[in-house]
Amino acid sequence: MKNNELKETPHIKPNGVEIAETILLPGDPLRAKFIAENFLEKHVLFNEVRGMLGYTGEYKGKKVSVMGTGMGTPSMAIYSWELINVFGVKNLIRIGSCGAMQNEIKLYDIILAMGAATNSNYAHQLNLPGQFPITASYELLEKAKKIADEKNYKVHVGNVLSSDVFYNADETATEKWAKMGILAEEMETTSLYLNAASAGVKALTILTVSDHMITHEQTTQEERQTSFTKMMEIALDLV
Ligand SMILES: O=P(O)(O)O[C@H]1O[C@H](CO)[C@@H](O)[C@H]1O
Ligand SMILES: O=c1cc[nH]c(=O)[nH]1
Repeated sequence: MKNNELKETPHIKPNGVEIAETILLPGDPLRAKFIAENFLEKHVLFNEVRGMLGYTGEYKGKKVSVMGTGMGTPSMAIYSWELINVFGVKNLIRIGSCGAMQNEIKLYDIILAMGAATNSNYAHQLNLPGQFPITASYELLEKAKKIADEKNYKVHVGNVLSSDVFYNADETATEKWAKMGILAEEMETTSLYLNAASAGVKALTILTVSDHMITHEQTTQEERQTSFTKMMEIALDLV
């Protein structure tokens, strides 16, 4: 029986199309469409509820899915929870954009998120008797670094800020996180890594720098949708 036969959730309705054990998760559903159309053979649409496009296809003969997650901790929390706990997904690889916080990190650079600092309260519902480190699967992280090295793609490996706030009223926040060595800011890794840890599955966030929080340089919306192909290649080679 296929892993999702007769299954659906309020947010994912695959109509019998299989969801692979490994899934790539961009925030933007149009980035998911771009990946399916440009990298996956035999791709089939498995979700369009709320326009959150999801596809399953093959990459170098291996089955893989790709689906948008929307923006922010709660949206990623919903999609990753359902993918893991209802559809049996085992490897979740976020491919997102981010704002760099260090001068030596440039537009289009790639970051592998070893761990995430957060201002989110998402872990609260787990009722743990202390703090929990929000970290990547070491296995996926190590493999991604190796793939990047083999391709001669320079990557930064370190901690990111997974923030619930894009437009922050506290103008001192970036400087404080940067001082702690945070490489960049994004908005989904907290719930992704915590949901994966809770279920004993693997997750990794790979990011491309879309803008710079110190120099204020920016890429365009179109570039964010279609030109971050190096991180897509690294993620696909993890399959
Ligand atoms: O490009 P995506 O994957 O959406 O990631 C980043 O971009 C969005 C903000 O513009 C947030 O979701 C942030 O995490
Ligand atoms: O969360 C994000 C994503 C891109 N750029 C930012 O500054 N923040």
